[in-house]
Amino acid sequence: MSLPVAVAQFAALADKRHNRAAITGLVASAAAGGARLVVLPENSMWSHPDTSVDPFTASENLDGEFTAFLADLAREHTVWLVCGMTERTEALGKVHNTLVVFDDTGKLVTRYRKVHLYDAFGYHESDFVAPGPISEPATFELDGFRFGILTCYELRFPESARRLAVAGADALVLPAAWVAGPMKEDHWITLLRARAIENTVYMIAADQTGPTCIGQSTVIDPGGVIVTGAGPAPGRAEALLDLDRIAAVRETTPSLSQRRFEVVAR
Ligand SMILES: O=C(O)CNC(=O)[C@H](CS)NC(=O)CCC(=O)C(=O)O
Repeated sequence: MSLPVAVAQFAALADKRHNRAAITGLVASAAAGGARLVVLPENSMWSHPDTSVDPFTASENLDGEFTAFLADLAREHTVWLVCGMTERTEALGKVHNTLVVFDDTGKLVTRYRKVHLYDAFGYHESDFVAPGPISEPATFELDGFRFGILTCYELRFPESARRLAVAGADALVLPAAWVAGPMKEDHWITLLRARAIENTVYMIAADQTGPTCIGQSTVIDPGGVIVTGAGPAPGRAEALLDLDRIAAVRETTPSLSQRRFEVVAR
């Protein structure tokens, strides 16, 4: 069984209308190209290259304008969407860095709030983002494939990916805003391939583009083969996921079923 997916990339700004227009164009073209699932970057609703609006003011609830927009888009193009947004929390001044998943009827299937925040490389995401709770592995099912959900910096936490693979994921979706810098493209592709190979899963990673981020949205297959890449500029790339490919890789590389240790929360 096979499933056509697309990764789509652009640079989100503080101007929400700009971001929605970019998303509309990318989803329309991906759907016209036959994609069943379109993965968009982390923080696609709003991003903060300038400090004129603070994240809490920009944030929206899960029944807000942005999710209504995504629901309409999914329904209009009969396509599943995974997208990152800035979600309001109860705690005044703090937001969640949240991924939402819509099915092709516009129903919110699930959401995932980033657990590991990007307090690294001089960034302090936890200054304005509250981490999500440690809960059941975040997954959703589409056309016989089980997808696990991770956000950006969480690519650096192999136990997060492993936990999703153990929960039955065939593929991991990873919306990101991977900040540009020395070695960052190498970290991105190396870690994506490592997570794919060690867990024998597809990695479906959509990243924001420059100047802040690197683009390079990518699909890696369960054997570590780079199936497609979107390069540095705004745009998209498609790939066909194949359950037989996963089974074939797991036949020759049974590391997932041979493991001797469990992943536990700390
Ligand atoms: O702040 C921005 O404008 C864009 N960045 C983001 O939205 C997020 C949270 S700050 N970025 C990451 O998690 C980068 C991870 C990363 O780059 C790594 O792990 O190396």
